[in-house]
Amino acid sequence: MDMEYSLAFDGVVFHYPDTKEAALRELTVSIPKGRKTAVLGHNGSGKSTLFLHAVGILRPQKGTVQQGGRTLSYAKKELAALRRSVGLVFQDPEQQLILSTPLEDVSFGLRGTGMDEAAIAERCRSVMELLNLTELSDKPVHQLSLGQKKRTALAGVMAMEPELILLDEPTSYLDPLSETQMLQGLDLIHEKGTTVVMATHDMNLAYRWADWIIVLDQGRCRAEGTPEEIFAGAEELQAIGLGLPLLADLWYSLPARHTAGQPPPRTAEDFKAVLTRLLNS
Ligand SMILES: Nc1ncnc2c1ncn2[C@@H]1O[C@H](COP(=O)(O)OP(=O)(O)OP(=O)(O)O)[C@@H](O)[C@H]1O
Repeated sequence: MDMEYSLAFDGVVFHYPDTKEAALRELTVSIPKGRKTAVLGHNGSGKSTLFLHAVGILRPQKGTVQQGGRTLSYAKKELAALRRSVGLVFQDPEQQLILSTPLEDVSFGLRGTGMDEAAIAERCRSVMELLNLTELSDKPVHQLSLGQKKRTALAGVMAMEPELILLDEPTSYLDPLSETQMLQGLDLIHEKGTTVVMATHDMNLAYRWADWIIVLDQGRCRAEGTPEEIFAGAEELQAIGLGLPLLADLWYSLPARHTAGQPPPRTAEDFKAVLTRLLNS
């Protein structure tokens, strides 16, 4: 089946000044449209550098980046249009939050779009409710916890309703409840048609959340495919310092007569259901 791509990197090389190795080394990889993609890779594998190229903050020294089938142009007007259709949520919310309260910050981007104040207020209200930020609307940003700041930064990007949203380690520093709320929020915008991409080290999260996985290693794409394809074997992932998700690891430790030919369950609930069936058979 032919897939439609939201972003396509072709032979992208990027070398930060005064560093020994290039951060992206002829990276060729595509982000499928309409999916939930996890970009997996250990520290320094190039995930953030990839995202910074996707919004034109960094520019390839060699190769091209395409968005919606068109090679990026770095002219001011076109970059502004790119950033309306591609939203990036930084790993560190301090890089993103500029105004003094969550409500001001979330409404800031919308003010530049010509939307009227009533529509802005309604959009902010619904996004902040979705991410459980309503009660924090007017609290000074510097008094928020890191997890609250991360949710505020996401709310600001979500409010702009981009076609593609890129999240760099969105769940780090979130407690389980906030993580669940954030993932539910992402699922909701995904259901409305947004392509969602998250960079993470968390194999368990990637396994249960994503329907497409990209594995980066030393600035190159090492593997891309469905979670079942990527996690079908441990060797390749172990070779680059990434293990298997817990559920896949447990699954492969069961006697092969029970698991043969079946991919590991994606959630603890599904795993429990399979175990219950096995124990009762
Ligand atoms: N501003 C910078 N200046 C110099 N080198 C940089 C800069 N930012 C990143 N690098 C280097 O580029 C490489 C890729 O870094 P990048 O931040 O893209 O990786 P990452 O996969 O996002 O890592 P992490 O999981 O730690 O966030 C690393 O070797 C890193 O040290």
